[in-house]
Amino acid sequence: MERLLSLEVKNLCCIRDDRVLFDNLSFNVSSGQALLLEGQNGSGKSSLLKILCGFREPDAGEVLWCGVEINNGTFFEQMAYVGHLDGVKKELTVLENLKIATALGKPGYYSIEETLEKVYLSGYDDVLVQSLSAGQKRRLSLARLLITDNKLWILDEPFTSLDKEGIAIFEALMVDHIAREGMVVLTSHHDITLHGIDVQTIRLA
Ligand SMILES: Nc1ncnc2c1ncn2[C@@H]1O[C@H](COP(=O)(O)OP(=O)(O)OP(=O)(O)O)[C@@H](O)[C@H]1O
Repeated sequence: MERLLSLEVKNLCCIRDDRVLFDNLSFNVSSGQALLLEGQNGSGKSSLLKILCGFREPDAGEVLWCGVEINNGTFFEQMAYVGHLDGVKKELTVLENLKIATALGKPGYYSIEETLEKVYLSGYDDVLVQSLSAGQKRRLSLARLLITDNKLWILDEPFTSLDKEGIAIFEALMVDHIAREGMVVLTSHHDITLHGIDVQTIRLA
């Protein structure tokens, strides 16, 4: 059995434009678990995710990965973030985008070919990303999670633009990832169904 990984948040505070979004926020997530952040528009979910990724400094408190502060290479190797923007290069093809993602990380669960099948983009290899629909771009953006090995997925509204089938596919892929001792932290305004998974929910006021 692999070592239990943990993301530990202690007494976190985030202030934007003199407004306290959250304060004294503490929680733990371990391998095999998911954390769902809920809250109204503007409640600070994206800001919290950016702090968890190490993209933004908290105003107080700390974020630890396996007991160590996240400002180090080990954390960044093991974490993958998909934000509001798709993070794919629109001037490149689907295949070129996935090749870049592969080159930047360690090999993941699936090959590029298998990944394209999983997200129903087989046959789109040579298509320029700028020609894809919004939902297809989102599928490609999330596909990058499958071709590299990152234990912690941090996902900001991953289901935006996805149709019902796309949502079901990614819910199933998250369940697989978590069952392999992975960990997912996400925000979603959609209801999510992660069968058999221990999902913690935190609601930001
Ligand atoms: N770059 C920024 N500079 C200044 N304030 C910001 C910035 N980004 C967000 N904020 C402010 O921080 C607050 C929280 O924004 P955030 O994006 O974290 O909310 P959210 O809960 O993710 O919202 P949504 O559900 O609409 O995505 C908002 O009041 C917003 O105006």
